[in-house]
Order: sequence, then C-alpha cells, then structure tokens
Amino acid sequence: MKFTKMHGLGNDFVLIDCLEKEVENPSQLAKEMCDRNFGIGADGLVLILPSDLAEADYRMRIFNPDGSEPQMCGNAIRCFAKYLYERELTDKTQLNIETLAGMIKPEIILEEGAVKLVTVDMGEPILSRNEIPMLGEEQEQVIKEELRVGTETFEITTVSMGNPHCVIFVEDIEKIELTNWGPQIETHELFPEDINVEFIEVLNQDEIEMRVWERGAGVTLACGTGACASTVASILNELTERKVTVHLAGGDLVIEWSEDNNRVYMSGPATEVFVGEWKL
Ligand SMILES: N[C@@H](CCC[C@H](N)C(=O)O)C(=O)O
Repeated sequence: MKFTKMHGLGNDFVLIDCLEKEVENPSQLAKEMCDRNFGIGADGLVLILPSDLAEADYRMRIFNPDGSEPQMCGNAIRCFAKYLYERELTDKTQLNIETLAGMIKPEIILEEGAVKLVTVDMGEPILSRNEIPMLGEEQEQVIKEELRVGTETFEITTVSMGNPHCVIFVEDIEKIELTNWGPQIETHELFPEDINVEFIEVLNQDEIEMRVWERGAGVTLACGTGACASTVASILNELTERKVTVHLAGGDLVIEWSEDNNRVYMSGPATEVFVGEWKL
C-alpha cells in the first residue's frame, strides 16, 4: 500500500489515498504505522476519502497513534490540502473538507505556482462546558477554573475546536513537567472523552509560546487545533490581541479569532517528506 509522509511544523502524519481503495481497520493500522520503532513513525494516520456531501470536495479522517479517532487535526488538514493540490486531485485553492468537526475550509496560498502556506477557516470555537465535554454542574464557559491534579492545582480554560483542549497559563513554560502533568490531565475524570493539554506562556499581546501534550499521541512538536484553542483562551483571559503568533517546538503558526464572524483562522506551512510502500 502506497503512503506519503508529511508534517506540519514537525507534527507528522502518514497519508493514505483511499479514493479508489478502502483501508480495512484504520484504527489498528494507525497503531502499527505510527509506531516509531516498529512502523513508519507518526503522530497520526490520515485517510483521504471521497465525501457524500454535495458541498464537500473531500473527506478527511484522522487516527491517533493509540488508534482513537479524533474529530479534527489542524496540522493534518494543511498537509491534506497541499497533498490534494500537488497531486492534481483538485485545481481549487479554496476547499471544503468534511471532518468529524464539521466542514473545514483550507485555502492554499501559492507563491510562483508552489504551495507556500495553507490558511484554514477552522470554524467557531465551542466554549460551553458540556460541549467540551467537561463534567460539572454549570453549562457556562470554563475560564480560569481550578482543577485539582494529584498534589497540584491548575487554573484551566477549556475550548473545543471540534476536539477538546485544556489550556493552562504559566509563568515559565520550560519549568513544566509535560510528561508528568500531560497524561494526568488528559485522562482526568472531569473529561469523559479525555482532552488535549496546552501549557502557555504569554510573551506579549501578540505572541504566545505553547507546549502540548496531545490526547492519544503524547508530546508533539505542534498542534494546530491546540494553537487555535490557546489563542481563544488567551483572548478570553484578556491576555492578548485577537491575532497571535503561536511559537511551538516545531515552528510558528499565526492564529486569528475574528471579531466579525467569530471564526478562527490558522496559517502555517505543510511539508512533504517522502513516499513509500507499506507491506500488508
Ligand atoms: N495534532 C493535531 C490534533 C490531533 C488530534 C488530537 N490528538 C486529539 O485527539 O484531539 C492538530 O494539529 O490539531
């Protein structure tokens, strides 16, 4: 089976074209392919599928390395759009992609005919507690709420970009023990579908630095939906302007939460690394 390896700021994926041929048991395949010792190694398996929706150009499914299927992936959808354009599966630069988080709209930005960046309309953030989902009495937004984790108490802000994120602002991001707190917060009893965890240091009104522990994947070099959720959280906490550069371990994303239409826009690169064949 042919595959393509791509990444968005070091958040890496195996892409499989399923337009002609279905993949059996993608959850199991994700576990095998994403394994960094016994497989190809990746933060996710991405399937390129036809869509039954008239308004959609294609459908994207993504699987985490643990085999779970999240609703969306910001870095993967930029790779997905670049793949479609460069393989001439579309000649459009504005696409409608069906995902479990609804219709996501990447726009390919060209420079001298080559894909330079992909800007994605990521839709409106979801802020109500029970839609994150997070357990508790209140239906309201979760902003700066205390979360007890072992011996520590964190102040959390939760945002869903289709998939759930728990954002925590800290003074010094380097001091955070990501591999200790990440998995404990990811699987905290208050989050029935588990959660992605972002630690944020605000550098100034236009820049934040982020470290992420991803649900079903662990530490990654970047997370697009996480960068969007963290920008929304920064604005809700009145820490930044509405357009922010998010510095991640793998590079930068520019995120804007529009005041006009309440939608979040993400801009960043996508890179193809190699193609290969997987023995079935
Ligand atoms: N890396 C992604 C998010 C992938 C899904 C996530 N692990 C989840 O389970 O929600 C991104 O760039 O958004």
